[in-house]
Amino acid sequence: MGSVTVANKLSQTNSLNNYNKLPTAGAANKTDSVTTNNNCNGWIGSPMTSAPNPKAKIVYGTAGYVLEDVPHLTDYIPDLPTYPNPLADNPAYSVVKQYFVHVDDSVPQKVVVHKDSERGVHFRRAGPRQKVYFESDEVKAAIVTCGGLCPGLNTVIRELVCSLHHMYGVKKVLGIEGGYRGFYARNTINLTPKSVNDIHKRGGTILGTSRGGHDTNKIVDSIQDRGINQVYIIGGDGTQRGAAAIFEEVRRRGLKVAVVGIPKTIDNDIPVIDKSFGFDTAVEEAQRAINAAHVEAESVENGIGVVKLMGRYSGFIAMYATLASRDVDCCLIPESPFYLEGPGGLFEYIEKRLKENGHMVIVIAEGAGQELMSEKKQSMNKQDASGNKLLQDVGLWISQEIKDHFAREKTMAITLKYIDPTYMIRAIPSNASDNVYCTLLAQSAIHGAMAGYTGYTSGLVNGRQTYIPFYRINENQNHVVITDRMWARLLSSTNQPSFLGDKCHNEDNAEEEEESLDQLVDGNFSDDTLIKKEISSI
Ligand SMILES: Nc1ncnc2c1ncn2[C@@H]1O[C@H](COP(=O)(O)OP(=O)(O)O)[C@@H](O)[C@H]1O
Ligand SMILES: O=P(O)(O)OC[C@H]1O[C@](O)(COP(=O)(O)O)[C@@H](O)[C@@H]1O
Ligand SMILES: [Mg+2]
Repeated sequence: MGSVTVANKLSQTNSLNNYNKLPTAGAANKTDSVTTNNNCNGWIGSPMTSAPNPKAKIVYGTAGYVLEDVPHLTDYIPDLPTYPNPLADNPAYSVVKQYFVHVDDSVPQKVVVHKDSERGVHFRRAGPRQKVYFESDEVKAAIVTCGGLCPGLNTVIRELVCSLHHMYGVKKVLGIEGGYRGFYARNTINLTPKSVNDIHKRGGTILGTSRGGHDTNKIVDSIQDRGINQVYIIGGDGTQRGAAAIFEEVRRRGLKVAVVGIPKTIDNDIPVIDKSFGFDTAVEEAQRAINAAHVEAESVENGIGVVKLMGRYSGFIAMYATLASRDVDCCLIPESPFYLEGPGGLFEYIEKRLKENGHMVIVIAEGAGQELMSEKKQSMNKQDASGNKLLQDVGLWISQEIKDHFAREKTMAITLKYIDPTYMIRAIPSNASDNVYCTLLAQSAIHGAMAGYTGYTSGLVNGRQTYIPFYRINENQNHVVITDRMWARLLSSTNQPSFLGDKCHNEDNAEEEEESLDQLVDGNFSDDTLIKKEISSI
């Protein structure tokens, strides 16, 4: 996804600066090649050293090669026995040439390079290993889904259950109901290939989900009491932070428990990975709402169709749905501030578009324009149980503002129809390509846990399945970068104003605004800018 590149580059730069220990190309490498044993020794940044990021497990290679590795059970439990991977005897897989992933295989974060570029950051390639650290009948796996719904959750659950069973002979798979709090507040359910057989055809999650309720100690107590030794945690940014806390506690207690995250977010706001599952489905389903808005708008004189799409802090669904549709005249996202009145403002553009074309369609992401609403209404400043800021309904607000403007100005009579398809989009089953993606994600997650890796999120980087350490997933959010080519493509396809004119500027807050505009333009967001999330209530 082209638009992710700049953000990734910046987040990479930031995180490398944090480690503060990177050698320059060819200079003072810690190791000449990636470590070749399964224990993945080579902790640089463990508490024994003075590295600034105690969570980083980094291996250096030649020519500026850096592997941001994931933890392994043997990092804190020495002398664990290994077993041959049962896949070696599986008739489907044993014939595949080079089925097992080489222990040194890794995937670069940056694929566009120059002649003299350093090789840069890599992540461990996902996939089955020759040796595993669990015997089949020893494994007791648990699966939990947390946060908001997303197309594909059931497909991931189904694939986890079926692949554990069919690939690794694991018979004990538990479902944790109702999100994190289900670990300590609910009974578990047994999941078998038979019981999950057709769940991928349904939206939602058969396990249920919730916000809030993350109590690390109670969760790890429950893992210990139930004898669970592989935990598959499916959820978004909040969930992955919760998974990291569980992993740290598991490691502190010295438990042989693999903690694995599978990234879920319809907003596509998880960094590092190419895109999240369910995103394609959401963009596709959004087309139906945009089509309806277009039909309504073009059927009347001066018709305006307004469609609100999800995207709390990141406007990816709105941007891709707009690019896919070609019927959209204006796309408003949280990353690109806009204003209503005056030259270069939204009202002026609407008038121009209606005069030219007789109708128009506006797509607005739910997180866009929140600062404009707060100016006019009393800001609610409320949070959900997970600490996410509750947003005001920007779709209703902007529809009313447009109606009021034309009633006031009497320049033309308009007819406006507002469509909010957000929960309809979130609740559908995943499409074919997302189903395949979910399958690969789940299988990769399992291969890593069986091979003894832990404390990682399974994710696609540059089209390859990888294991990404939790801290990399949790350190920032993925945003549309408005100086990226993708946003430029959108602007040129809609012809909408960039809204970067004078009206964005307010003398009273000049310095602050300049800084925040720089951040928007560079994609260099800090926790204090767009991510106004307080974790106080979990
Ligand atoms: N910083 C955190 N530490 C531990 N748990 C967290 C943290 N942030 C969120 N969670 C938990 O993760 C779960 C899902 O978070 P939420 O933000 O609602 O959804 P999502 O994971 O989709 O972003 C909730 O149960 C919440 O309590
Ligand atoms: O009504 P809910 O469940 O709070 O969900 C609304 C939010 O969920 C989302 O779909 C995604 O949220 P998460 O993936 O972070 O759970 C947002 O786009 C939206 O703001
Ligand atoms: Mg979230």
